[in-house]
Amino acid sequence: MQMSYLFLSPSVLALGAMFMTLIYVLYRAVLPKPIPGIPYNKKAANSIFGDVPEWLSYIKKNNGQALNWWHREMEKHDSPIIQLFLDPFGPPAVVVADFREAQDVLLRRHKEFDRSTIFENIFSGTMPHHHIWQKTGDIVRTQKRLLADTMMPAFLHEVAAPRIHEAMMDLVRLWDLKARLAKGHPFEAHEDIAHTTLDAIWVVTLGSSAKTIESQANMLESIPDLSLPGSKDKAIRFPQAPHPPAFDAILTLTSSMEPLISSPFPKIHHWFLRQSKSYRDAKRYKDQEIDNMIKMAVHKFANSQTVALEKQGKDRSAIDHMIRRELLASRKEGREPQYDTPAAKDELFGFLIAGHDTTSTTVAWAVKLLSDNRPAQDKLREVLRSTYANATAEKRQPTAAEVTTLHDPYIDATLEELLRCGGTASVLSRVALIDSDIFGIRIPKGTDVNFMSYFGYVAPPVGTVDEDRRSTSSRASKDKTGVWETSDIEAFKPERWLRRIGETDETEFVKNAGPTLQFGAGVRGCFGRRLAYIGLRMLVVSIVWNFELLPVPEELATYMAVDRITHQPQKCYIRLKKAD
Ligand code: HEM
Repeated sequence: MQMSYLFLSPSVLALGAMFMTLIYVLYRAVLPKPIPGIPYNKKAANSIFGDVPEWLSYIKKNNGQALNWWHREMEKHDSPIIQLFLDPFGPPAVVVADFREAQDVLLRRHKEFDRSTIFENIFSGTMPHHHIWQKTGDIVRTQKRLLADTMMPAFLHEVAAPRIHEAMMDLVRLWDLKARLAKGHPFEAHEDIAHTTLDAIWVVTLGSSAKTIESQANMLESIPDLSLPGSKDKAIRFPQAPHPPAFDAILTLTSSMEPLISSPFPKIHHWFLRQSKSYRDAKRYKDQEIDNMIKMAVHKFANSQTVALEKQGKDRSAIDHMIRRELLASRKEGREPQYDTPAAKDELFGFLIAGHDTTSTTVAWAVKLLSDNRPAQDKLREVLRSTYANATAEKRQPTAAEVTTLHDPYIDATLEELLRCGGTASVLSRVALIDSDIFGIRIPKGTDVNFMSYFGYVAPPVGTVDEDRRSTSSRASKDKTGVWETSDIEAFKPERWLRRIGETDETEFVKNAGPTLQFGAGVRGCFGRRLAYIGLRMLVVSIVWNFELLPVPEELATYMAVDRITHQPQKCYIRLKKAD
């Protein structure tokens, strides 16, 4: 038979048709499945890769700025709810820019919405036993109890605050040296801030001092002068002292999670990262460090009487606290203590991870915002001098106890405004546990719903939501939080958090003056919020107390961000002058 007849035979044609139909059915099956009633990109819905190519190309062009593209899409559709196809072969991700709906879901609808897939994608590879990414249930509740008391005033004020204060004083010393050597030139500040917060959270968690900033300062102290570029606007780089290996290990493990937010296949992506030598070395160092610290804490408490174990007098860190409590519980229950379970180790490790990146990102935004808003910076310094009047009179640094206990409404307002404008956590995420609804639109079970929290919700606001489309609980809570004027929503204005007391000149800080969700909310809101406020307060007070943050050249002052685990500034440069 000739070949051409073979091709034309009816059975071959039928087989060919069946094959083509199968390919077409498969192709249709893997195309994105839009949720009815929610705007989306029509072109993306006709591609198996959905919105991924356009999103990745935007991220590349904008040096890592990822979430801005979500804002742009919302503006394009002029809708407070849209859907994006970012998970090839998976369900669409819903994005909502509406503070009231976000707060309602986070605070009041936790039976319908729980920890989302984004958290699992980012954290489960590095911290497989930590509660942060797991669905709410007995495991999460039990594990949260392991370190729960570290957020009580006794631990925060007596153990954490003095340790954090020591780390801040190291930063002040380092920046004194840098200001002297830089002679008015700008320099990169984010790394110093990140190392300071890691030094601080390290000693609070493990009890040992990493002293990274102190080593850096010791090294710079021995340098009499640096060769400086001609133009005062040119940034300078300082030589870098080596870090302790375990400290570098934490940075390596943290950075392995950073690309995952914009990876189309995050779990596979992280699996490959975990096979690298640098990851395996880092994990080994981290495990060794935690094991050693656990052994030391066990040794410290092993011979303590039960009455002594009931007091936290000997606690120097979160690890001490955890071991003491477990020893006490095991004695009371007549069982062997279980110190080094995978869950306990991951909870300690998670304390380091969750506590350092978030705080350092917020402070990186803070130094930029304060440099660019001189009147607010000067006012803050003036308020600090009067609030910590004894320190001013005695020409010394405010103590840890003074910073944590003496409050002024303007200091609280500034911290809140720094958090709001920085937008460290620019998106909060939940998954629908059952078929649910948002603005009266059906959200199928298993859909991730992401709430934009930038500037309090989204700036500029998009679309409008009719009141009758909101849930009953959302309508009932309408007036519990104020609203921001949209005309100046992007401005840095601590005063927006203050209210005059009656007819007097006095003001008070109003926590719910307007939308902000920087710590999330509800049962899965930030576990470390109280510690975070202490860390932020210490850093901002120490910096503004000691230095004037002067403006930096325009090209270094950009507010472009890079979205990693947190929403970080692409550039964080400062120019320092010692404050009078
Ligand atoms: C400025 C600093 C911080 C910011 C902006 C921040 C923000 C957040 C946000 C937005 C969430 C998710 C909340 C939600 O989904 O509703 C979160 C969760 C969490 N944060 Fe923080 N955080 C900060 C500091 C800390 C610190 C210092 C610690 C601990 C030492 C910490 C530990 C945690 C943990 C363990 C969770 C998971 C809670 C859970 O899954 O139930 N955070 N944080």
